[in-house]
Amino acid sequence: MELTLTEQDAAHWVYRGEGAANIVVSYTGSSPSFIGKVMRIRKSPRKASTLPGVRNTIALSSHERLIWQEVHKLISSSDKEIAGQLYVDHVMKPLLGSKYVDAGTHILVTKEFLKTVEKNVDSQRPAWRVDVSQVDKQCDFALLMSDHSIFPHDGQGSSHSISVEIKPKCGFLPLSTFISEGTAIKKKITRFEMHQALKLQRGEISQRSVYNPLDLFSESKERVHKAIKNLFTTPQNNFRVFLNGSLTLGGLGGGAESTDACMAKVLEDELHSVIQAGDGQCTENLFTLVTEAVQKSGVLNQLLEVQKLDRFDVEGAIHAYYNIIFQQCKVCKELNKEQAKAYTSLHSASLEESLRIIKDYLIAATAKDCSLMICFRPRKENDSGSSYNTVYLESTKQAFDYKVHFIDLDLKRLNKVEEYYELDKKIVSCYKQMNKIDDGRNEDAKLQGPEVTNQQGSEAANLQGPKVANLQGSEVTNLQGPKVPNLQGPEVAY
Ligand SMILES: O=P(O)(O)O[C@@H]1[C@@H](OP(=O)(O)O)[C@H](OP(=O)(O)O)[C@H](O)[C@H](OP(=O)(O)O)[C@H]1OP(=O)(O)O
Ligand SMILES: Nc1ncnc2c1ncn2[C@@H]1O[C@H](COP(=O)(O)OP(=O)(O)OP(=O)(O)O)[C@@H](O)[C@H]1O
Ligand SMILES: [Zn+2]
Repeated sequence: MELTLTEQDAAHWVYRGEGAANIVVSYTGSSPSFIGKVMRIRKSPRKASTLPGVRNTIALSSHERLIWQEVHKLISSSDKEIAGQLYVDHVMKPLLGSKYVDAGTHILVTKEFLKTVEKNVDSQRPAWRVDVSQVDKQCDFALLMSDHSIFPHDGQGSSHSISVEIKPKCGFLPLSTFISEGTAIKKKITRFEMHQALKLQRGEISQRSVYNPLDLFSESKERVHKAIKNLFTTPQNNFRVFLNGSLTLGGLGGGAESTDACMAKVLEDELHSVIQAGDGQCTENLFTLVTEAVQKSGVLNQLLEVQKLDRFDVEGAIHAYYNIIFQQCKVCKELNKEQAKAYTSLHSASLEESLRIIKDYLIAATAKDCSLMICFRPRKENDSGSSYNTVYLESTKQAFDYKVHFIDLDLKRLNKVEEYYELDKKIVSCYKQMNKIDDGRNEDAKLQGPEVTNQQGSEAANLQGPKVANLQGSEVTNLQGPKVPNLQGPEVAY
């Protein structure tokens, strides 16, 4: 971190996008150190405690140190941001594959640099993001990363590139036996679909997404293609297309309205510079390219494995959370003795077991919130020496280099577990209310208590059957395992 960026450097960094916690700017200058790079700058809330998404900048708490104790480098860091980068490098990278993960490096920046960048980018930021968050001028460094929406200038391939950014969200239906009767619908309807109802009610979106994460993760060519088409139709904050690093479809810095004919035409016209298809066919060909790359790389299977580290669901994990923070369980406190029995097994788990449950739960939370960037460039004719993987577009007889990277693999904080639990309940109740789903049980029964689990059986059986605490059948009998899947081969070092 020797080099420090100062006020004079700010003009070369232009707005690329943002999420809840960071603003990302890309480099337009001529310094070889920064060509092809983006910088991720931390944000802070304008009003204290009004912005849950904005980074909690406090270094790891003592409980978090316990959770991550095996990742020595992570817990030795006194700064949350550095810990975050070490988390990507030492936890997420081994799980997702080193070629797909770029942890980036920190670079020093002055307050004046940050102030000037903020002044320059504010007009391009979504107004609702500006209202709640600003560049965190107290932070004296930013994260420098490769720009995954373009290819490096390596003299190979075309200089034109298309990249697609996908935020896939959770790709499986939970099976945990700790899911209560009142929330059993989680086993049937994706969290993504149910969350749409709450977002609609809160005015965060104007229309429900037609995207279904289960299609994207299905491994079926037809369903993956359908998922991508649906992402294109209702991109929200789950889909963006960039041409040579410039946004062509989707929302800059947040969600987007559904794609109308005019937006579709703009994309189609722009794609002509890269995909040699007839009129009206470029966008369809892009869907095919993305489908092929998703299937060939297998990258989503890898992501799904990591998401599935959430074996207990938040309804099980919450009890392990209270074990770790050594507090009386606020969930069990609200239950009668009989109901609370269902969670005895979790509360009698050892500290080590509880730590493992929560560690896996937090890793899975990262994997459910990250994004994927898939970048394509046409191969030059006779270029057989490319170091990139290739997909072939039969209809245009074009070969494309492609590369895939995960972005936004941020460490999720332990103190969010209670929020996750509350949000989960809100999502389910809003969905049921909006869809007028009444599972016909009395209010007491709806409140708590795990549902009879019939993982093979129909959901109807789950919804109607008597409530039986199936302690034998619960995951608790197998608290030690399964281990974090060692997708790369040797034992994951964390
Ligand atoms: O809870 P979710 O599923 O809504 O995910 C949040 C995301 O909302 P989404 O539904 O994808 O629009 C949310 O994204 P947006 O701000 O809505 O673009 C953040 O990614 C948030 O993460 P963090 O608070 O920055 O660590 C995400 O929070 P985490 O749950 O991942 O902590
Ligand atoms: N390495 C990269 N290369 C190209 N574009 C990037 C890169 N990193 C981030 N971006 C762009 O910047 C946007 C915001 O980045 P990011 O998702 O990391 O922000 P965040 O605040 O952490 O998001 P979240 O709301 O999920 O917490 C992304 O949606 C993407 O378009
Ligand atoms: Zn409990």
